[in-house]
Amino acid sequence: MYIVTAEEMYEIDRYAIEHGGIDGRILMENAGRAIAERLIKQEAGSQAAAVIVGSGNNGGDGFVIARYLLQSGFRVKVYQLASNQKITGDALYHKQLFINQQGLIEDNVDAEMLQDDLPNYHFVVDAILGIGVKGEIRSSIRPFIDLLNKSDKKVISVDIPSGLPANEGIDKDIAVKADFTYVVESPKQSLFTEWGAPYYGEWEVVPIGIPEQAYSNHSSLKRWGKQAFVSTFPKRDTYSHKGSHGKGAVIGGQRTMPGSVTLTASAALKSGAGLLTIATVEDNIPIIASKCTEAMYQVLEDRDGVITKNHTDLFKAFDGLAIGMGMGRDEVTANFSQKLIQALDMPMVIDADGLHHLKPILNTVSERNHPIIITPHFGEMAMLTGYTIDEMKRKPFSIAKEFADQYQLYVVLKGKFTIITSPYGDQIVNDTGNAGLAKGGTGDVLSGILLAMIMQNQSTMAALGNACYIHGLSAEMRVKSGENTEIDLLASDVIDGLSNVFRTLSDV
Ligand SMILES: NC(=O)C1=CN([C@@H]2O[C@H](COP(=O)(O)OP(=O)(O)OC[C@H]3O[C@@H](n4cnc5c(N)ncnc54)[C@H](OP(=O)(O)O)[C@@H]3O)[C@@H](O)[C@H]2O)[C@@H](O)CC1
Ligand SMILES: Nc1ncnc2c1ncn2[C@@H]1O[C@H](COP(=O)(O)OP(=O)(O)O)[C@@H](O)[C@H]1O
Ligand SMILES: [K+]
Repeated sequence: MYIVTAEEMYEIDRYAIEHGGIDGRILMENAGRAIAERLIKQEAGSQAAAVIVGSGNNGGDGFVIARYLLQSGFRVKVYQLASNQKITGDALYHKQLFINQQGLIEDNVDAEMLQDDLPNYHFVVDAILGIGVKGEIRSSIRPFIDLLNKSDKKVISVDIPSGLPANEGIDKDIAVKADFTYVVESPKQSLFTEWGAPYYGEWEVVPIGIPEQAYSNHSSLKRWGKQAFVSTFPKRDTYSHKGSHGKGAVIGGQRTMPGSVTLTASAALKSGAGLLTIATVEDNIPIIASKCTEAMYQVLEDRDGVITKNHTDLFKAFDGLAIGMGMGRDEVTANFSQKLIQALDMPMVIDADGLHHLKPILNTVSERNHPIIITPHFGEMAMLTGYTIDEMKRKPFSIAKEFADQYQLYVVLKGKFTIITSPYGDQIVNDTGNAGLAKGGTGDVLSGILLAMIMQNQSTMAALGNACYIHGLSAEMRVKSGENTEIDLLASDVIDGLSNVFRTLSDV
């Protein structure tokens, strides 16, 4: 499923109209009818709806919805916030169809009048502003948004909660806090940002008949999901052997942090890696071996538990590396990881302390045959880029893209919405997961899953999308099944949950 900016959505609409020959009125009809059909089911038992429309095409969708609600027996009134002259084009066409069916419209409504009327309705359809919103919300509209947010009526937004920008990087002003949003055709970027998502409430995308090829030149951002996993994740070959599924090494774990590499290695094995070696300091090995019996070990030289100088040749024969978890930030350790990263051109996942080691040598890693995948959370990404966390959160898509392009890396920017970016500019969002994952060690688990996935036979972007997808899904399924709550979920539970994830996904 593609995720778009407002400009991309307009381009896609234009393509569908110009190349697909679909009239704009039909797109509006499709949008409104699809939403109304769902509303009629969702709100069965309600009798009365207020549809609040603005002067643009979002309001046009509102007129279509009102017509279908009327036809199926709802008592409906349209509250038109603009004057009659302001309703033009496709919206006027659909307004007329509603009038032709004896639909009731109140025009030039003021907020007090709407406030008095609201108790007469079971729910409210918000078709005030769509993706055409620009700048500060005008004073003529603000009281209506305020009113809806204060009212106890269920508010269902059309396409986007009115007032909310579609794109990242725009400061939001006032916006409707919807209970439910029917997103028209494609989710907009703001749905996958921490600042925008809460306004949407629950949501569903309604297709309006835009041909797939309209997207090919106009969006490089996709939401990853079950369908993407099932179509890209390779089946295990009956005649495979352990070497067929990747020989990986996890490098990290100073003496005070044996847990992180254990989690990474266990997660990699549980996600299908064929062979796994943990490279760590000697003191950690008995502790780790009691938890992860399937791994092999490579002793790293240490001084007082801190990883020191080691031969990079030790890691030449692996198919993939995960570096940095629990590794510590001592200078001598950093020198070792830097040499390792520079000497070995092989697929590698760099996480946690490894990101701090990487920063000074970023300029030296762009010309490689194999991918480097970095997995920062927002704090680590701020450290790498120099942006503040607030700036990062405001426009995570473009900052991730800029960084991936500049240093020719794959970036897995972790959070509630994890954004995966390739050095070529394509992006994936993963939104599986829950707040149970907000706990130490879950990032180490993700690194292990990522390592296993990049060693299987799939494209790098599919590998990264699949890893993030199953990591979050495991957390969701553990909570849904009652095995855990979001409070007691541990990183190790996420690893255990992978069995159920693979079982469920292989049944699809
Ligand atoms: N395109 C298509 O084919 C399809 C599009 N579809 C639908 O169209 C929607 C996009 O429609 P759109 O482009 O008409 O914009 P829309 O969001 O209704 O707003 C424009 C109005 O808002 C006003 N306004 C702007 N900023 C403001 C502010 N700060 N404060 C106050 N007012 C402000 C602005 O006023 P004006 O500047 O004209 O005075 C203008 O009147 C899209 O979200 C989807 O629902 C579907 O039907 C499927 C097919
Ligand atoms: N509220 C949340 N909802 C969904 N996923 C989350 C949430 N909080 C954290 N995560 C996920 O959990 C992981 C945390 O990683 P990280 O912060 O590196 O943890 P650690 O370094 O402690 O192992 C990431 O994959 C992130 O996407
Ligand atoms: K709206």
